[in-house]
Amino acid sequence: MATWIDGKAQADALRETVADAVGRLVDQRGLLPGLAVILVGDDPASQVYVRRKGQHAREVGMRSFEHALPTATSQAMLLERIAGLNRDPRVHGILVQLPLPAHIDPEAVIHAIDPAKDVDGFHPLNAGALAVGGEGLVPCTPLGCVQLLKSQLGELAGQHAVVLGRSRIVGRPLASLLLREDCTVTVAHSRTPDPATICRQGDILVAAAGRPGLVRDDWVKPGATVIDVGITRLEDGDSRRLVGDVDAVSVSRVAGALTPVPGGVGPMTIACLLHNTLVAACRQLGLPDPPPSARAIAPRDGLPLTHPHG
Ligand SMILES: Nc1nc2c(c(=O)[nH]1)N[C@@H](CN(C=O)c1ccc(C(=O)N[C@@H](CCC(=O)O)C(=O)O)cc1)CN2
Ligand SMILES: [Mg+2]
Repeated sequence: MATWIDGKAQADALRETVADAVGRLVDQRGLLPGLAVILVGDDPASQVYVRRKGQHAREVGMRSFEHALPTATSQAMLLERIAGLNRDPRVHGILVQLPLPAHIDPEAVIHAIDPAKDVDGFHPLNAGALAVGGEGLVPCTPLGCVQLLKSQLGELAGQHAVVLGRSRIVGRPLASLLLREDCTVTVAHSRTPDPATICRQGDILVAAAGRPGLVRDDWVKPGATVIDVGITRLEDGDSRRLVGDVDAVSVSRVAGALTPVPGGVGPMTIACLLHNTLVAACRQLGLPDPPPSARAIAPRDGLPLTHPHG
């Protein structure tokens, strides 16, 4: 049976590290990092994530600016709001929650954010910096995945990592990050013939395809470390549940370690956002970067037979 990798505990630890660093910035230099989050519309899941981002930002001692705009907000109005935040010296990090309503072009919005404040790491300058090994801001979910992998495996160099999915938010930046860790990286996607055979070659397998339950035991190399990025809400009458891209029941019999859904990558995404906001603030204020990761948490020994978060 696989070990569960506890993303919630890792995220709690990373937030503590960020809170310590924010405390030092405030006490020693009188500087307060600020995060602005923009939500357009009333998508219930986005409302939950945005609320949590603001709440966690305040908990680590940052200033949080929350901008809830109606669905009918025009693209021009949104770009104007972003321009104001780009100019605001109290704001060090800006993010626009995705997905956006259909009448707004997400490319235009991402381009409008000052790359120095782009704590999602989606701006082409940051994406390009990551691709060529430069120093930009790195997207939060891939950063969280690498942190979880390091907590489990320590050094990643030489591992064969298979990334299933090529999205701009997860698959592509994650492949670049894993290359930076000296992994051998294969990217498989919806047009890859026989993805199971490719996935089965990975010492590390990251499932980010957005297809619930796609990865079953026969897709996984025995002993592999499996990171499940998928979060799909399934509703069946009154019952609702979140499921990942990995069929956890079968895969946990084969994998060496596995992240749960919920309680795996999701909580790390928000903790990494706070880390990125701290990095962005330090860079804008001419200070050295904070340390890259939380206090290492030893992987759990023993094999909990039940899912750690329900
Ligand atoms: N601008 C952005 N938009 C979106 C991003 C992003 O990184 N930047 N990622 C996702 C949504 N997301 C953060 O915004 C996010 C998704 C899930 C979680 C999370 O903690 N999930 C929990 C379950 C929560 C629940 O009960 O629904 C878990 O997996 O344990 C955090 C952040 C798309 N949009
Ligand atoms: Mg794909």
